[in-house]
Amino acid sequence: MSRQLNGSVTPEKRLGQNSIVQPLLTDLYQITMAYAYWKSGKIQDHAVFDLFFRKNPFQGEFTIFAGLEECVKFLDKFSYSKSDIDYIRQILPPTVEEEFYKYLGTLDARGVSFYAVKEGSVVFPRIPLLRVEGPLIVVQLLETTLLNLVNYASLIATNASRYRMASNKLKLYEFGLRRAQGPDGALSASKYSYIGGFDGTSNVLAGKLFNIPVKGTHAHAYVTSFNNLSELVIKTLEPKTGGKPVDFVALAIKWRESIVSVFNVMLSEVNDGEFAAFISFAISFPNGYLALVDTYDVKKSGLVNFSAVALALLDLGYEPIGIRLDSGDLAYLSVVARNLFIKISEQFKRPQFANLMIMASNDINEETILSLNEQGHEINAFGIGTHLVTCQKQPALGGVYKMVEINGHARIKLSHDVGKVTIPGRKDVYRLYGENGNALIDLLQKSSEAPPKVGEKVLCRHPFEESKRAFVTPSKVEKLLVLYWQNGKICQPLPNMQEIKERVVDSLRILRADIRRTLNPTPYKVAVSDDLYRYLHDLWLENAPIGELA
Ligand SMILES: Nc1ncnc2c1ncn2[C@@H]1O[C@H](COP(=O)(O)OP(=O)(O)OP(=O)(O)O)[C@@H](O)[C@H]1O
Ligand SMILES: O=P(O)(O)OC[C@H]1O[C@H](OP(=O)(O)OP(=O)(O)O)[C@H](O)[C@@H]1O
Ligand SMILES: O=C(O)c1cccnc1
Ligand SMILES: [Mg+2]
Repeated sequence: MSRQLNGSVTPEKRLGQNSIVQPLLTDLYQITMAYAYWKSGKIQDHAVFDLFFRKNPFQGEFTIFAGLEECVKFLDKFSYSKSDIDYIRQILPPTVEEEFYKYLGTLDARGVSFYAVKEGSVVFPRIPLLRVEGPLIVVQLLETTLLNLVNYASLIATNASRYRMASNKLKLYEFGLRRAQGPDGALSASKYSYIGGFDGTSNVLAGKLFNIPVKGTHAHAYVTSFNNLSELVIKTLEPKTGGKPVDFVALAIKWRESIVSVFNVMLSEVNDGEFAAFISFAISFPNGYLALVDTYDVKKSGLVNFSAVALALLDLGYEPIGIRLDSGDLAYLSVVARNLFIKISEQFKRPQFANLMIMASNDINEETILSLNEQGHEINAFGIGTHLVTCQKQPALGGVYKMVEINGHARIKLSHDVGKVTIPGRKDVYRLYGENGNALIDLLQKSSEAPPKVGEKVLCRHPFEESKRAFVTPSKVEKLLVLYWQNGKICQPLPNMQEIKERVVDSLRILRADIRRTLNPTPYKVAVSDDLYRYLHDLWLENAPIGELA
């Protein structure tokens, strides 16, 4: 516990790469298709794929794009080792020609051009988050891994950003390791919830790998492991500025006797095991004293014991940190605690006491935080596990990877569900801003079209509904897809964790409040240019067979 809640680590190191991200982390069908493409003479074919999603998660109207750095690092090390190829040989049928395995051994991502939206940006349905161009076989082989790297990362970053918005400036700590979807899910959850707006994690390995601040309190087990004060082996504590050790137990006992009346309880109601636990924890961490106060009874025991020990620490020059509440009515108990802290601060002239941290945990989700806000509370920090890391409200982001062009010819995927029809061709995306700096609309254009210009009117059309169209005169135009990888090189500096975190904040700021809100948010507009609209619909008609009624 060298890093208590008041500790900090500067997160400037580059994100670590997860070692299980490798070419075999894919679906078998990618490799099967690679063989069939190879066998069909498609080695020279050149394809363009878009990675996008169709619906924002959590009944919201925005998504935070994350996972980019891992994607670029994956491209950088994409190649099949000898043991990978030996394994593939075992799982494919014996009819697969040996030449194919030699070919697989030569593959890498040098021929791939990879465009992406900047990590941490707010994104919307249908806009390509990634545009991946290159040899058909290679870009096909990348599909599953890229989707895996983007979908959960973006889901968690979005979830975390929603918790961040709901809790304003309060501290948020991710406590989900024990409930996460396995070890990799847990590590990703810690990393991307930090990016999305959390202040730290309890996950020590995530802290080490990604340089995220690591934080923690203690569990009920620590409290229940003590029965009474006679179990205390060490009873003394040196004052903060040094000098003779003081009988800390006697000091805490004296304080407890003086404050029980403030709490309106009898000394016999206050639990001695809990008192012993708090004293011993304070002796171990005099600068990081934060106690879990709900093991027995928050009002009759936890707050009394905590306060007696905190006052004793103050006498010795230490600054206690606060309490954690892990059950009961968190709004009510936080207000009770704050009022008592204020009362003590006034009665005993200890101004610090009024500002002690009140941390809350226990199955917290976005709705709980919003409800607590409505009720009024005195919580300064939330510890959030299950709902955050499992994204219980929506456990997956439905990102897809679709071919939009092959050998210079646009491709369209039709569907009875209009929303699932893909927008064909190699495209660029422009975010058009209004006078007040808010984002107005994202416009998809064929890459061959001239970009929209500031101050020039541009026609924006709904991709599928003919009557929905609008002129927009942007005061700022932002090209969203940036080239990150080409000719085997990373060609754009990859931002560090802190910069990505800041981008999330800035990116959400440019969204109108009604798009960000939780209840019935307004959808953000994603449009196509007039040219792309016609192109899309011509191709649709060309590819949709005319039925015959009999
Ligand atoms: N003021 C509040 N408003 C809305 N939800 C709250 C409030 N206080 C607590 N909650 C939530 O209510 C739930 C209470 O959980 P539960 O019914 O398991 O009781 P508990 O307090 O954990 O009881 P126990 O003492 O048995 O552990 C948690 O999900 C918690 O986040
Ligand atoms: O509630 P979450 O959002 O998942 O946050 C993490 C929880 O994990 C810990 O206890 P645990 O759940 O292991 O035991 P408890 O519920 O009995 O306290 C902690 O006390 C929180 O309650
Ligand atoms: O440090 C804590 O308080 C903590 C860590 C993980 C889970 N629950 C609580
Ligand atoms: Mg729990």
